[in-house]
Amino acid sequence: MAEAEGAGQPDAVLLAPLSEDTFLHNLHVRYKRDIIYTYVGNALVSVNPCRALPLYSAELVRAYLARPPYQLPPHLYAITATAYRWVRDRNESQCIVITGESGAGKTEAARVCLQCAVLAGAPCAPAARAPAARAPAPALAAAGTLLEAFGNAATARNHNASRFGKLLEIEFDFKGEPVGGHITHSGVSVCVSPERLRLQRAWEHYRVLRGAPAEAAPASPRRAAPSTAPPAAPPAVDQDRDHFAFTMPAEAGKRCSLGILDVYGFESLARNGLERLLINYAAERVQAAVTGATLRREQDEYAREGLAWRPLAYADHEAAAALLDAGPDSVLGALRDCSARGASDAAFLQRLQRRRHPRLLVLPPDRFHRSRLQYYGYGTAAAQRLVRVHVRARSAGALRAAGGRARRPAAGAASPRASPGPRADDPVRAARALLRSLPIPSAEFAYGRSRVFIRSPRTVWELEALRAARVAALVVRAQRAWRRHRERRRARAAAVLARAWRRHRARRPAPLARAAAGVLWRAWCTAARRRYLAALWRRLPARHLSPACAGWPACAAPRLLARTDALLRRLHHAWRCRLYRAAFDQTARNRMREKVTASVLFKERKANYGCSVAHPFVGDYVRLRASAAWRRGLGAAGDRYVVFADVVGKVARSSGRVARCLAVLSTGALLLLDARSLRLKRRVPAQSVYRLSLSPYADDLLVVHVRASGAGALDSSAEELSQCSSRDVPDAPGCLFGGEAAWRRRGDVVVRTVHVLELATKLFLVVQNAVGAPPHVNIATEFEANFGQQLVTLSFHALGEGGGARLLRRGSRMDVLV
Ligand SMILES: Nc1ncnc2c1ncn2[C@@H]1O[C@H](COP(=O)(O)OP(=O)(O)OP(=O)(O)O)[C@@H](O)[C@H]1O
Repeated sequence: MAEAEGAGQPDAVLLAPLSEDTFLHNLHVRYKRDIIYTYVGNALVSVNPCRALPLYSAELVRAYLARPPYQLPPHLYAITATAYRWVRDRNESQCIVITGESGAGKTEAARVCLQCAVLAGAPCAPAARAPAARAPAPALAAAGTLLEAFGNAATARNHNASRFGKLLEIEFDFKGEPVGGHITHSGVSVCVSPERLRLQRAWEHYRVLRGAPAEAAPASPRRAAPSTAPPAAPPAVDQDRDHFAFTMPAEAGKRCSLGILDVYGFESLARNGLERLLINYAAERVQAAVTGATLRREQDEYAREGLAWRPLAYADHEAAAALLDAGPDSVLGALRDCSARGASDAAFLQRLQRRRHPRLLVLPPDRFHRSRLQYYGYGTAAAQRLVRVHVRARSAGALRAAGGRARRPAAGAASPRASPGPRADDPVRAARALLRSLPIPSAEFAYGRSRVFIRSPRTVWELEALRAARVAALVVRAQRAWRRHRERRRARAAAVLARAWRRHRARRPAPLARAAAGVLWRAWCTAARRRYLAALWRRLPARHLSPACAGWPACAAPRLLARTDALLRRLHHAWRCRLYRAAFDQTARNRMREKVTASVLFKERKANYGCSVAHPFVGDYVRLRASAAWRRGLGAAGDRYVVFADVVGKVARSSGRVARCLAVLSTGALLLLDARSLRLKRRVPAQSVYRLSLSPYADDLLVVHVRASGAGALDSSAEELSQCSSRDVPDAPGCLFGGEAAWRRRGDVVVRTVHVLELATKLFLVVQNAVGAPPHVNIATEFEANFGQQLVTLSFHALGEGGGARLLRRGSRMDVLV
């Protein structure tokens, strides 16, 4: 408790020596320094400063909430925070009982406690805060103010004296947040009303303190707050006085509540009427309950436990209260009886006088209202002594730990040593041994028969802190042990399972292994097939490519899928061929036929065949079909269907020189025309062609062998005769032999053209179509050709010089140098 030097003892229990003088001196020293609060064990003495002191703030509330009790200077906040912690953490209802004389500051203290409880229960997060209108504690405070406005009065001791006792209750949920509240008050008594009204209200006080009759109370007065009706179950004075202050809030429903009981204060004025009697009677009852709950019960317990304890004499409020309310002969019993019978005040006084109680002094009626009640003087003195007795009881080393929590088990838990030395059947010795091991002076403890008593509340809280730390350590140790145990059990179970499995496998290894391998193999095959098909689908050759394209993705698992792969490849190829064929028209088919024929005739026989494959057979290279001159002339005559037309070189048989002319192949004949005028120079009918000769080299020479006789030849000769004029010079292009005999026998045709294979193929097909039998295709390095009157041997020589072929005529030989 950090307080300034010389500020006295914050806890009167620690005063040495403890006497009435030292106790009052301590309060005085503190009061002079504006320290109005002093502990007496776990009770708090507050001295009214009668002026505003800076002792209250929200920050201070938070500080008291954050720190354990007895670590900060004595304060109402500490009392409230401790009570709140018990409600929140231990789920036990608590009540703060505030007693004292009128004007001592009870109502102010109750207000401070209420504010502290409100702040303690307020949720930290702003979003979680209850709307102001629904927050219960502010409503309680407001209701208290309202009650004060109607029920308070200015007296000689207090300008704002309460004329009613009230119990403020705040209910908390399991999180410690306030969820509701009640004010239960014991009636209002205002001294400005007529005499009868005063008596009636004073009677209400009496009824409340005796327990209101059932018919006069609402069904659930605790829920009807604020209520001016007497409660059906008010503080149970005549039921269980020992529990008056402490058990009453615990009856308030299922939720735990924090109650603040603010009752009337003792009053002794110049004129004391029935109302004052009843007010003071209520205060007596409260004091009796507090005394019973603390001094008497504790002293009884000390005696039971056999402590070295010097009994303390204290004023027994119970006797004074019993004089007032016990039985029909008590003061209030007689008053009730006289009131019920309508008896006069004199009759009432006579009845009291007849009782002859040593503590009861009955004065004549004329002095009754002017003098102080004897009873009252006794009660005041008793109240003043109460606190001092209380202090001595605590400081004599007999302060019991809260709820007996410092008994042996609690101390054992706080001890760092796991096992106490003494025998377990002697709990006191065991507790002694345990407590000696703690870092707390042994003077703090007194040992009873079954309990340990602790001198200072601070020690209790230190023990609690030690216990909490010890519990945490024990929990960790228990968790660790449990985990180790669990791991061990798991390991053991795993070992048992593994052993059983191995034994089982050893008994039946083959079928199981085979079955497992089969399952695995099937799963692997399925996965491999799936992978293969997915990859194949993505990597198939493009559709637009020719079926001749041999592209095909490699098979990833040839051992498993080679056959499937081959079958799919064939299937795919057939499918692509089908697509290719479906896209074919008649023209394309003819061209394909020509290409196929060329392949049959020249593949691997003629050196320049490879170059011709990629070259399409266009046929009409000079666009003869579109020529108007052609359509008017020869085209109209019968050679309408042009199969091939191109400018070629015609070889002069005498010298081997080459002359340009237009070679036209129709479906009926091979025509040689003048390239410019399209004048026919020679027409070779298809029927007269019987052989085609070419060299195996890459030259462009084609020899068309023409039959020397036959119907076709004669027809052709006659035709030629009609077309050839006598003006033709012997070596004019298109006429191999000049003169008159030229038309009779003109021999074979020798031409040079870059499209030699195309011309040969087409001529082959034309002859085949015209005659019904194909001409012979002769591919050789040496062959004979009919040069009109003479057979000439054409001999081909591959020199590899590059450029075109050179022709050299030497007698009956013509050498072609390639
Ligand atoms: N802690 C305090 N700080 C400042 N002033 C206080 C304090 N306590 C009490 N007072 C002053 O004392 C006056 C009387 O206090 P209060 O009404 O709380 O007394 P009481 O014990 O409730 O009296 P009664 O029993 O007659 O109602 C208050 O009006 C206030 O002016």
